[in-house]
Amino acid sequence: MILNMLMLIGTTTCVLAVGFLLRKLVFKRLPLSPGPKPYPIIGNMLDMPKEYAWMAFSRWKKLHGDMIYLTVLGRKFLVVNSLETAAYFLERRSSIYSGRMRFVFSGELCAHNRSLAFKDGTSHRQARKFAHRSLSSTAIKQRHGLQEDEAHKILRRLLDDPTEFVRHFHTTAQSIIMRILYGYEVGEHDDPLIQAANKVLAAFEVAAVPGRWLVDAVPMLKHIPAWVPGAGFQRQAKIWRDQVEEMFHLPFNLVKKRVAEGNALSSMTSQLLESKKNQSDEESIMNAVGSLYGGAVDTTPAAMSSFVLAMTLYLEVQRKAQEELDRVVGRDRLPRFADRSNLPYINALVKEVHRWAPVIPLGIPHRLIKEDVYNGYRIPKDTIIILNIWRINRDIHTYGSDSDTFRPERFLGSDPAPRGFTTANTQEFGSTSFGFGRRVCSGQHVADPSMFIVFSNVLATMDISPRAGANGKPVLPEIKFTTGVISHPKPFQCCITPRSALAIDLIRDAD
Ligand code: HEM
Repeated sequence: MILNMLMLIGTTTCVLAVGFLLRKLVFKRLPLSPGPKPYPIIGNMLDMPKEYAWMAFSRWKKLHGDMIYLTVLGRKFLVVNSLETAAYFLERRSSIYSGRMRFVFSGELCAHNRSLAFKDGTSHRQARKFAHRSLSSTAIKQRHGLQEDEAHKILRRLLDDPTEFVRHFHTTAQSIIMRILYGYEVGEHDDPLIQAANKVLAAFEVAAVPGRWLVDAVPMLKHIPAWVPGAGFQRQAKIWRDQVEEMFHLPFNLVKKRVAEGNALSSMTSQLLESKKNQSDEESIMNAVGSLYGGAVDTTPAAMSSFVLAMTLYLEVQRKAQEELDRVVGRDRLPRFADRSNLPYINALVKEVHRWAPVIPLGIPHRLIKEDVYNGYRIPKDTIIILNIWRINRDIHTYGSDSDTFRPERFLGSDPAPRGFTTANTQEFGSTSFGFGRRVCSGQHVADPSMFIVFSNVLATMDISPRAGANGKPVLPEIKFTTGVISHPKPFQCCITPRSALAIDLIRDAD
């Protein structure tokens, strides 16, 4: 009996081992997907675009197709240029395509891995659960009042100082997110919490530059003590780590104190603290909430600036949007969220801003945590997946041959874009600008309503137009965006003026 059992176990182990080896062998023989030819050791380092990589990857699509494989110094990358493939990886196979890259310097040494955008596995799931509880499409409705309030404030700022519209969009995004996360009302100038947070974000831009920190390539170096000559990176990391700690702790401790005193305004932090099951949840709540500030403050303003750019260039779109607002809302009050379902053109305009000017054109890279095969190509474990959102949003098969044009009408009528292959997220927002799958943007239901309420209030009360040149003719701004993870329109000039005396009264009364 025992002998039979042993034989059975032995045979099963052998069969499994042979199966495993065969699979490995077959896997190794499968081709990698096409891409530029790599050099020995450095791989495609010289091919990697230094800027506007989304455009280069789009050009490469003609040569190599929807999946482009690259290596740089042993690191493996797969650029995805089609919605269908992206959705397959990030939605259907999200359990293995949702890892993140390891960032030793910014993540581990500077403490940015407190943020949910850096986390993997259980701690990522828990942080997302916290975020979902307060920022889901249903939960966020509780915060619509404060978003309307902030939209009114920006009207007053635009009225007083229209040329500074980009700065006003940043102030609005900061105010909305601080009120949602901490119930904290930001001061008009030099707010200490905003200053602390902005210091961290500015440092992050440097800390996270790929290839800048040797310790990212040689992780062992992270154990070198700061006093060792040549370990200047450790001293820099300590300064930045202290700032990150301050950014997470300061507002959190403020709310904790107010909750204990019974005078906290309702916020994500206060709600989570009040419902926490045990003490150990506190650190997780602080990390989950703190990471959302960084996700919010530069993204939504970029989308809002793109809106102003589009309105300056496409005056006919602006006219139609204002006509809808005048007809549905009237000119004697400001638009509210309650009007949203009756404003199809404004909703289409919001979608078109997401599509036309994706704020994160290459998304945030994902890491494949287990080898995979797709369409006959092998994809090795730890390949970094780069989603070319910009290209997918301009696909003529999905959006029609005029996909470079800003045209909200594509989202109206009986056959609204996106056509052909769609996902739940592309249907809700019109494009893939918030990413998808397990790592879809945690703040999408904060950003999208903020955009709706700001765009509709601005259009109801202001005209946006090109500035006049020396000869009196309108000077159209160029359609140019910054390169980098978050892409903003490059600085441009336009005129933002009140539509009428009544509009000025409405703005002054509302604020
Ligand atoms: C127009 C505005 C915004 C756009 C276009 C945008 C877009 C994105 C994209 C493309 C990703 C990457 C998704 C992926 O990895 O597949 C992302 C992730 C993320 N976003 Fe946003 N975002 C916006 C606003 C916000 C706001 C307002 C918040 C916070 C309230 C936020 C918080 C986050 C966080 C925490 C992540 C990381 C999610 C994770 O790793 O699980 N975002 N966003």
